[in-house]
Amino acid sequence: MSIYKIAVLAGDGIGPEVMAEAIKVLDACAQRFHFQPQYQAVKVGGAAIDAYGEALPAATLQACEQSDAILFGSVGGPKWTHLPAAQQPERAALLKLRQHFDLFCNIRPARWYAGFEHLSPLKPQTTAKGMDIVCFRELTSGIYFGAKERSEQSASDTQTYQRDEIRRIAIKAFQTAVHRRGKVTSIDKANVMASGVLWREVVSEVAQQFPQVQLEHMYVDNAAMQLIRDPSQFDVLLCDNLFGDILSDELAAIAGSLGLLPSASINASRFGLYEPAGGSAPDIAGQGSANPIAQILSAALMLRYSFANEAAACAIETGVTHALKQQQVTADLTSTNPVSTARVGDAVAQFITEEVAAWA
Ligand SMILES: NC(=O)C1=CN([C@@H]2O[C@H](COP(=O)(O)OP(=O)(O)OC[C@H]3O[C@@H](n4cnc5c(N)ncnc54)[C@H](O)[C@@H]3O)[C@@H](O)[C@H]2O)C=CC1
Ligand SMILES: CC(C)CC(=O)C(=O)O
Ligand SMILES: [Mg+2]
Repeated sequence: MSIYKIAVLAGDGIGPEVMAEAIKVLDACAQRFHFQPQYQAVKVGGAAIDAYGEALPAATLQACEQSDAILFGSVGGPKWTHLPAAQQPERAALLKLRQHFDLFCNIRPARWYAGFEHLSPLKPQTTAKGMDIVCFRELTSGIYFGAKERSEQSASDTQTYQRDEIRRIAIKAFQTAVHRRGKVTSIDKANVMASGVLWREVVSEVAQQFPQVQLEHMYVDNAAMQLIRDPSQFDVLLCDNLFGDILSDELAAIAGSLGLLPSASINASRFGLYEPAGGSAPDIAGQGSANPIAQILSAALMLRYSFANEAAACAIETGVTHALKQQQVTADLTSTNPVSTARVGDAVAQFITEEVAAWA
């Protein structure tokens, strides 16, 4: 039986609550698809600061290094914002992990689920056209990792991109577009940014290796507007680190809730960190009301990308669709009879245990 070594970093806020449901669902999958998950649960972010005085203790990093994949909650919250910027959970733990494991390729799929289109702020005639977008975001360079300076009167962040950094994320986006609707929309601000000009140049070079894929360049301000006007025009979005961060939250809002959007951050060896696209949601932490679907779908992406177990990944995705159809949903998705975080996990796990056999 295959052993899947998984470092479990639940993090802060709603992290531990939604992580418990992802593990429940993974355990159901393990039974059904005959693999053996070996979890190593360690602290990260604010929880690690509270316990050990630092956001990414050596033992946490070591647990990640000894694993095949990292399942990550979210980190950060008001309790730790007084710390110097470099010690805060987001930078000291999450950005450090992304850099340490060279997780340059961030993948965020966004779609509408049948029966939940009304949660989108877009008009029914727009949602009727459908949305199925995958956002590819460069994750280990750009302005989040460039030189930063701060004096009393000024502050600066630097955006630097190397050709190779743009090329490798562009290749991933094009390779995916080949198996989808064959369109890549590359986002930049080449009308004012030097890094945007280079981005456009390198993406155009990569496009020549994929003649079956249509490449469109779009300025980020226009893209932000076009996504709201008509998301059905997009197939694969290709973004730098900053623009991908912003547009993927916009995608979450268009989809109906940040609680629905998973993400995969992978490196060239298919090692990956899998986490919800959203944050630690301190405003609803501890209430048992957070939507665990983003975390559960992140576990599905882990099975697909790091363990090449497509059947198990599909089972989770189908289980999520089933839970939604059965109205087993949290308060972000319904105002009438919302269920708890745990009930959503139960519904997905139960589907995998009891019903997958019928179609697997
Ligand atoms: N990957 C990570 O670890 C990330 C961490 N953060 C951190 O999280 C903290 C809070 O950040 P915010 O800007 O408030 O963003 P957030 O994404 O945590 O929350 C934004 C809004 O979405 C809601 N929301 C998010 N996830 C939800 C879920 N699963 N179910 C139901 N509602 C959900 C929240 O309740 C809130 O109203 C900050 O410290 C931020 O830096 C933010 C983004 C990513
Ligand atoms: C802390 C941030 C850099 C993380 C974030 O907002 C994201 O990855 O979407
Ligand atoms: Mg973000």
